[in-house]
Amino acid sequence: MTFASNSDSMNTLKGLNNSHSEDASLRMVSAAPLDDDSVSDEELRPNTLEGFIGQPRLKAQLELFLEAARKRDVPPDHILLAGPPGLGKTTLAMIVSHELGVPIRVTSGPAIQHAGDLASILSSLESGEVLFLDEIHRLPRAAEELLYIAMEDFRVDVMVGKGPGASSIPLTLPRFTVIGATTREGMLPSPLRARFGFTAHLDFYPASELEKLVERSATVLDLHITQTACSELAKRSRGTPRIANRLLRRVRDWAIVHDLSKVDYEDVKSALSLYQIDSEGLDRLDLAVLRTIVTSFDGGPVGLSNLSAMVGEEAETVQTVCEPYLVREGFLVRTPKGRIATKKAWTHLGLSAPEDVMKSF
Ligand SMILES: Nc1ncnc2c1ncn2[C@@H]1O[C@H](COP(=O)(O)OP(=O)(O)OP(=O)(O)O)[C@@H](O)[C@H]1O
Repeated sequence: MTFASNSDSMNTLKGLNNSHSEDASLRMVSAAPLDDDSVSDEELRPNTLEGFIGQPRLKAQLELFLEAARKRDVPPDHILLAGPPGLGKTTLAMIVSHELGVPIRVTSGPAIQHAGDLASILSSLESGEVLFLDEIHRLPRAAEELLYIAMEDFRVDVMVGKGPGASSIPLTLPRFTVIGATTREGMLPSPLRARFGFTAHLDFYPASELEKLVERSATVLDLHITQTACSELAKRSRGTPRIANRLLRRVRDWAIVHDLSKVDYEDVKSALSLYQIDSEGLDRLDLAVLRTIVTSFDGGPVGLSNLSAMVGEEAETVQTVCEPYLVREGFLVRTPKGRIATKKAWTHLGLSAPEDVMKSF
């Protein structure tokens, strides 16, 4: 009986954190993990649902779902966690395993190169164990098909021998729970989606929730900070816990270097302006994009390639790293003719918008 095994397929969380396709380069406001995030992500991760900040409806649903499984004394149905990076999918997977008191095995779609890699992981799972599959939309097709059967029938078909004499032997698996995480739910084939009994969509956090998160993280880091400082940090964190925690760590550096016993609002402003992160959470690149549209193209419309050439960045970076936040926050609109800076963008840059922008955007 042979499984093609791949020693990389069981990633540590640190390894997983580097597998994102987004080129975050050195952006402090990137939602994807940067190099020094892995340790801190672990350090700041709550391990109970109670410690998980925000997302109240999702928490209530998950609480009920886990409690029912506990009462029935069976592993819960498979869980799908969907949403942008840095909003807490890995954290929730860890919480589920902790709340159920079962071990968790961690891997990711890109780490599984062959169906055999997955078969070997599945066949070594213990009863009730959680298998966390990050970036599940990036599983190879053959592994995906193997996963359908394993999730539904708790079985893998193991290939024995090679060539024309090869045959498959069904291997029964103990009951386990798959937790799949994806930033691209739309890329999951519907048969795979249908095998999850519980799907949670994580959304960006309002500033009021991020403020509580910053408060909690500051306590874990043993950093004294005022309420207004927490609120200012939350406001600049683009709705994303990972960014809030990262900015907080940079503010902690500031406090250490300046020998501060308590961080206040002015300290947050000074520390973050050093990193060129402004009051709306926009960084140097976001501002360069807006400024270029406004000053070089009279507010737009401007096509992506012209815009990125003027800004001096790859078109993909502008499109995937800057634009989603600028559009979400109403600084930019995308029209068939190109990108247009809105009234909010002009005002944010300290300029008054022309008549037509005032009327339409
Ligand atoms: N609701 C929350 N409450 C407290 N901390 C949170 C919450 N959501 C996320 N965090 C913290 O933010 C950091 C990033 O979270 P996490 O690694 O779970 O994100 P993710 O959605 O899995 O990201 P990715 O898609 O990049 O893997 C962690 O330190 C985590 O503890």
